Amino acid sequence: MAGALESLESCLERHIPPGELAEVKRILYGGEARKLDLPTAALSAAQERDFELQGYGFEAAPEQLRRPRIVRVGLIQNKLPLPTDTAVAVQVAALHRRIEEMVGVASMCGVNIVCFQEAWTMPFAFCTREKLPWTEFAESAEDGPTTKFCQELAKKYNMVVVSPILERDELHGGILWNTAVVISNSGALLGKSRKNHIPRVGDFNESTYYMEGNTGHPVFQTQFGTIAVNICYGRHHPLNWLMYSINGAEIIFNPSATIGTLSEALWPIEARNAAIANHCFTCPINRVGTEYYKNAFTSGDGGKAHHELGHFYGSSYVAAPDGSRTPGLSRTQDGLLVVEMDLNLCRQVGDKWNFKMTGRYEMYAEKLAEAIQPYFIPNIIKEFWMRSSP
Ligand SMILES: NC(=O)NCCC(=O)O
Repeated sequence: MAGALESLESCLERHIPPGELAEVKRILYGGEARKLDLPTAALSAAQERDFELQGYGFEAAPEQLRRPRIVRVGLIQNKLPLPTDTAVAVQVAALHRRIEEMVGVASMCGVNIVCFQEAWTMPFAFCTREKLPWTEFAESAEDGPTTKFCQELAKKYNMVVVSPILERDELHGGILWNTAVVISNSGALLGKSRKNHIPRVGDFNESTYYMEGNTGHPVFQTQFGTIAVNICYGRHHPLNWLMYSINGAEIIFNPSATIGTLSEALWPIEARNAAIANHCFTCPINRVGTEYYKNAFTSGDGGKAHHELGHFYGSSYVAAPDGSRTPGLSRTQDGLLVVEMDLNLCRQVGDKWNFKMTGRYEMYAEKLAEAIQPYFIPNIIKEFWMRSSP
């Protein structure tokens, strides 16, 4: 069964001899992440509320002129609490309740910035290609009930909240977007960031519902650091990560909804590589569980109609600019990952590897501008005898 393995890490811990485990972790994960000492009350609250709670920390070297810039982020992954054919308002209310109890625990753990999974207020129903009732989950990013709910959480817990929702933009023809709303720890709405790249793969039929985002690559200056949101499929696009980083993001969240058969082998690589390439922290978050739809849908591949998109494998983690990473959360359970980081590490690693300095962006800017023109001919060097061949 796709969801049966609890996590890669628990499997390694069980089967690798203790003498070799530290070396395996060094090679696979860049070392053994420091475990955070989380409050006992938070650990018991998480157990009572039936979700996994893990905490890790990344250090930076002490500097003479800058104080450490310590921030705690919280990544939340969760299943749907109710069947997908429950009334829309009842599903949304149940998801609000679930997130509220998880954010309460995040607050006990001193989290400063929390991020939820992609389209967290609804089933990931775009696979069905049906419009109703799924479009009814869309809300205003500015003053919809979910934004108001998150503003209350932000104020109550002095926490920045990143809330990825299905947005209905009433001001511009009532159109839909896949949007992350960013709320300051004061409760004020800081802004929104729309999903730039829309999947055209498998049953991820999102292009039936919304277009590629038009907000570019905004970065939000918060009290705790500069943050950006690269939504799900944007993870596969290195230039997307790059632009958030060029705009100054120190932490890039990647709220996602993706399934085992499609992307699980890519998951540990892409966001971690982005953290390395861009000298920043990246935080990929995936939902968990299998969501069932009453009406069967087809995949356009000659296969039988089915009721499920696939198993969302969770495994949310944080990657640091030096390439190290935390273990992932469970592949099957709701969870909160609390990660403490010193943002000074971004510049320290930048000064060591110099990717921003050696990136030759001017060369690529020029060449990419040429490559997108219809007259562009790829620069392939051929031996003489090949030149006349078609
Ligand atoms: N939600 C979403 O964009 N999923 C696409 C699949 C993937 O990127 O792994």
